[in-house]
Amino acid sequence: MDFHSERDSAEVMKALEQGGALTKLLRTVVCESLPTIADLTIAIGILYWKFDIYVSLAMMFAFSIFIAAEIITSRYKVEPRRQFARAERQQARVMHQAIQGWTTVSYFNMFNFERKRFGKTVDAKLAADFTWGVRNFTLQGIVELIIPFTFFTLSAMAIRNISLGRSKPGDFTFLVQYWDYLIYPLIWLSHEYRDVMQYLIDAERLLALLQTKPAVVDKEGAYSIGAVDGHVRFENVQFCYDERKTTIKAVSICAKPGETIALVGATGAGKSTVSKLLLRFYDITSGRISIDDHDIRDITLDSLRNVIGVVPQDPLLFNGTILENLRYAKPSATFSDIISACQASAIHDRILSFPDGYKTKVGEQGVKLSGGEVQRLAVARVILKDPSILILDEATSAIDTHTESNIQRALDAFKNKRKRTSFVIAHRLSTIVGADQILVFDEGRIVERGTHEELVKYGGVYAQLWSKQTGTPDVVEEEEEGGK
Ligand SMILES: Nc1ncnc2c1ncn2[C@@H]1O[C@H](COP(=O)(O)OP(=O)(O)OP(=O)(O)O)[C@@H](O)[C@H]1O
Repeated sequence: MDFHSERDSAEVMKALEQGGALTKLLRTVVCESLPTIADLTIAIGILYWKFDIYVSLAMMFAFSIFIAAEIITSRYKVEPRRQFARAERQQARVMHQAIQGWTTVSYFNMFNFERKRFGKTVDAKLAADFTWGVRNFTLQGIVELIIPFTFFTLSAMAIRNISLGRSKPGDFTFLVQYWDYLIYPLIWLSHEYRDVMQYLIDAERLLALLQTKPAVVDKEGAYSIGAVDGHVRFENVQFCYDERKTTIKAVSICAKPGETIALVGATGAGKSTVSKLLLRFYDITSGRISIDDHDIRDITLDSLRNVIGVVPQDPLLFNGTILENLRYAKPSATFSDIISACQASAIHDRILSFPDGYKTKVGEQGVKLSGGEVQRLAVARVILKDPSILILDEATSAIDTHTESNIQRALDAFKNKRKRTSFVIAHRLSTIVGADQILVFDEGRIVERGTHEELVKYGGVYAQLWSKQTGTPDVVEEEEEGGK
């Protein structure tokens, strides 16, 4: 999560695409350079056979100068090429942002702004390409001047050999006639060197990405947790996204199997962060989180995420059919399992009302469905997954109260079926009155905890929230230990 929240997905995609240059690099080195070096060795051998060691040494000398000149001049080409690759990624980022956020672009009528922004990236890319082209071909021209010089030098040496009677005039004709073939491997090799440089620069970003170490990994000796009862404990947990600000402060939670723990509080108080910590999207700074007394850092990420089911705040559907999206939760699910899950989440009848039923395409990120329909599909998905621990993060916030109470009943039945431990994050307090524990968060701390009745009696933050939401007069401020 650390990785993805820091990076732009379009840039990562472009870097992966540019990384295709690695295949070309491998092909150039293995399939082309090695035969070219063999060709060059043969050319030097032929010169030695036709003339003498000096002519072949002159060719080798020219070869060394040529490659050295290529290496020296290549450093002047690196920066424009790097700028070009960077401009390409920037262009992909701007394009992706405008396409993905096209509704925002429309709402704010920013077509011209986006057009200009995109135009700027095209200009930057063309400018970088032009600089690269000019520098590349100028330097290439300078380097290739070595070729005629080599030809004249070798010709002079060959003529001298003939005048001394060491070679025949026919050998000179041979040199002239076959010159292109003799010099060809050299030119080819320098082109290959240039290509290799270019491919390496293009793939630079991918190589850097490949070297990025994930912040959260299985530790050595991590074991699979298997089936769990659902005891979840947070012990004095501390966490910060940024070292300068602590997001979760000394949080302790104890959830027994089958219990429902509700997390409430102002927006930004740290409720969703608690669920991300349980899923180990991030590692905590201090304290301990355990499931059935297994520290979650000791078990494999795979087995941890297997036992937890989440309905996130903004569920994401893939661009496919409703059926495909539901099956994603459990590829082995039968059609009747899927229907039962959809009935429980009060979406089955709605799906049947669509002309294509379960084969309806949901569009990118579920754009063809309403917010409430997406949420109900997300609930159906988690029912299909059948996890031991459930996290519902504002799972029914976009659903009307009538449908919500239907889903709530289905979710209660689902929770009780297997004594599932549930964490429910909610702003609408009416959905969590029956919770076994309600934890009230404020700026990363739990400031109140208890059942609904206890907290209302206590008359603190929760009681105020409750009275605001239900329109009942403020409860009498009564300090009750039971509420704390
Ligand atoms: N990836 C992140 N990087 C940095 N800060 C983050 C990140 N995610 C959340 N935060 C910050 O952490 C704090 C807690 O966020 P969190 O999402 O847990 O709040 P929340 O209580 O769930 O809010 P809401 O009710 O609005 O969903 C916020 O101040 C938020 O800006």
